[in-house]
Amino acid sequence: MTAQSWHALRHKKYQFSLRLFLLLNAFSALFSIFSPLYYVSALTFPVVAIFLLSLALLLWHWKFETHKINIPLTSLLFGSLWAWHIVIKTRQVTYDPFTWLLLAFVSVIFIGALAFATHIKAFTLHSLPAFLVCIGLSSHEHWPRIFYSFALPLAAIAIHQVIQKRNDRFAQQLLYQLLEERETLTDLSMIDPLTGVYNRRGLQNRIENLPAAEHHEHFILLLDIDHFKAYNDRYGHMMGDQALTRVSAAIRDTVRSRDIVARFGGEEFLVLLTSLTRDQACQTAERIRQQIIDLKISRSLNESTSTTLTVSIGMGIFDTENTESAIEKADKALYEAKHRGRNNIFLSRELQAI
Ligand SMILES: Nc1nc2c(ncn2[C@@H]2O[C@H](COP(=O)(O)OP(=O)(O)OP(=O)(O)O)[C@@H](O)[C@H]2O)c(=O)[nH]1
Repeated sequence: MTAQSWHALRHKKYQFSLRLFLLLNAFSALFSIFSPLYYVSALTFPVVAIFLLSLALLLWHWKFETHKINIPLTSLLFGSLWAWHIVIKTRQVTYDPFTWLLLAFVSVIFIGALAFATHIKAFTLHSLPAFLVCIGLSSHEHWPRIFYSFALPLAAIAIHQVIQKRNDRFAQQLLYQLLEERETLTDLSMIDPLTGVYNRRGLQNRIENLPAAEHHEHFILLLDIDHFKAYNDRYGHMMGDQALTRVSAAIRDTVRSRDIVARFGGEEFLVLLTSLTRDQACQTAERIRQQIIDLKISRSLNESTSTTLTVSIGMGIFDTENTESAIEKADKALYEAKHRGRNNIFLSRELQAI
């Protein structure tokens, strides 16, 4: 989930309130026509308008889901129509008109409170016209009851909205935290924990996002530490790990930040030198080889082996379209470099041909 989808979700929630509001209005209008309050049947223009308008808006909203309907404006419109209906019908009510007024007002409030329990603006705009009409049509001694009927749900909705906003903020913070943690975990899952360079997964990810070389080419280096088994056997696995860390750091320090360094296997590294000339790539490979000798990681095994840790390097052209084949060619070159005595760089056939 992203921050955008969070906003989309919130928008969806408000649009759901609107649908509920329209549905309640349609039912209420229907109820008013066929089973009216106080048994005074009044087929007024506003009540018919409420029924037809709510149905029309429901259909429109269902068909054009992405189109927004202004909720405060719609609630004001329906609230005004209900107020108009109350004015017309009050003239026909002869017995205890105040009770009728109060019941009608509470019915209007009921619709608003159900649909807009967390949208105080919409609730107020929907209830206000009926409230004013009830005040205007009733005598002074009834005003406190009308005020009370309005103030109580208004206060409840205001408190509910504050609580809801706090919950929303909390949920949003939680979401952002989770997104951040997911990003960190994704990054970590692409890094080799011992050496801090990319693992195969990270390499794959970087290759997928690697732009094609524009003026120059990308080159691939496969590096393998020479006689590492013997080193491990002689100095132990812990020292072997340390050597791997130092070698990877030396490689990382020698190449540019836009180049990609990955641990490709146990003591094997893959370096992608991006967008440079063949000569520049060869010079970089040589610098890496020399840099590792300069680490002076002692490896005094016997007379016939060198005294410091070295690497053999196979080098080839990198093809973004055919990664597998490019790696295969560099691997063959690496095999040749090993075969020719180690601590050297061997170019793939196609690279030699350039
Ligand atoms: N310490 C340590 N050793 C590792 C790790 N991964 C692989 N190795 C060791 O690397 C050694 C690789 O040995 P080989 O594949 O026989 O190659 P080599 O001895 O380097 O010989 P050449 O590649 O032919 O020069 C093995 O002994 C592995 O145990 C690691 O994470 N830590």
